[in-house]
Amino acid sequence: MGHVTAVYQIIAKREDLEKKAEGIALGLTVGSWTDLPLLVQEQLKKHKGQVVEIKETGEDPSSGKTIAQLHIRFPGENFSKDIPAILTTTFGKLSLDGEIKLLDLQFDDEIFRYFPGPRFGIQGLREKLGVYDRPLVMSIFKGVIGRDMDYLLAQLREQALGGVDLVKDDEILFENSLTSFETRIKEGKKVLDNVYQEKGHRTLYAVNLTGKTFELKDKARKAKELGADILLFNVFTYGLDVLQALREDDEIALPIMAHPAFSGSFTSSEKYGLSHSLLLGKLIRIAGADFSLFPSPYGSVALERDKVLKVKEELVKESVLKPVFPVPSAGIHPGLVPILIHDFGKDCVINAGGGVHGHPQGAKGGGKAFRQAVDAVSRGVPLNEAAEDIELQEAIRLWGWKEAPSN
Ligand SMILES: CSCCC(=O)C(=O)COP(=O)(O)O
Ligand SMILES: [Mg+2]
Repeated sequence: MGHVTAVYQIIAKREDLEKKAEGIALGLTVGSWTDLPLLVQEQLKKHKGQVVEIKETGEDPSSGKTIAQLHIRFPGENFSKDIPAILTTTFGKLSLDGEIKLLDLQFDDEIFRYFPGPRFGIQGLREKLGVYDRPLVMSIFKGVIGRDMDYLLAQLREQALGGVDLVKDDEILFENSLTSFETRIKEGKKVLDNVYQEKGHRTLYAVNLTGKTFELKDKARKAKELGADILLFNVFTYGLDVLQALREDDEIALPIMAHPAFSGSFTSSEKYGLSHSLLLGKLIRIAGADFSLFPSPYGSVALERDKVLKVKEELVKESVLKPVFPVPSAGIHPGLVPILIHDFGKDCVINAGGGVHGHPQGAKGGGKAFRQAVDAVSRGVPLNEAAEDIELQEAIRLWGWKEAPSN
């Protein structure tokens, strides 16, 4: 049946650590133990949680209490093999119980068997695009709420002409009468096919899958039928299990791009909630997204670099599950491309909204500037020396640039 080991950070008095750990191991499994008759103890043994390790990691400056990691193993016999059951077992009621944060869930191979992971993964997406040797570039629709289809399609065309590989809806674009989901897919496809005919450049479009949970599958199947390329999904307002259901449906079978909207409510506290690497990395991969968006360390919604690198590690590390494309995002402009490639390597997606549309030559110029920045880094040329790249030079005059460290 396998097992899951949960790693918690707690803040408590040193002398209480062991009691706290035992309390979790018992309280979230068989309850009080020693009072039970020996026969019952024997019967329940395989359901009892085990304290595997207690590790002190520091002192909380505000309270003087000890910060510690508790590693507790939960037997697979106790839960069905789905994310809601695993999260409820390991961090259900416990998440409400004082200063405790779930840092990691370690699954053994037996548990992994129940989770599909990404359908396409990095390699599958590269095959769709025919791009193998560089980071992908993605652009985001901006300012399309309240605008009609002509406006949206013109914006799509400009972005594609700039040479971006992917264009995604903004996560705040929902079902609406001016630019409906189905029309965006059908008409968007025509625009992107035209650009392909004219320029030989393929751009894929990630359409925002929104609406009531129990209508999503039908809507996603319709999207597939209409020829959608990719589904954008606000996974944290729906739940990871909904993502998994979309991933597992063979009639949908589209790549899924997980947006991090709302995840900050679970991850931002140092003392409560879940770690970024668990939520935006490991769980997103297990549930089956092909792309994971998260704040980069350098843009407008910055997240500390060490946390971001741990997210990336969970998305791409060796596993039976396919790797997920890391998409460091928010406030990205072409001048950040060298440092992003330094941190994330070629297997990432460079994603920008304002950094594309705010270019002096519009979205087409913005897309070009990003592609030029990626190419300059591939050639080992500092951005300010790529003089022939006019759009890139305009972008770095406007936003500056950041040289990657030499290591
Ligand atoms: C916090 S990651 C989400 C990225 C996103 O959805 C977005 O709209 C970023 O736009 P920007 O103009 O900051 O590139
Ligand atoms: Mg957005």
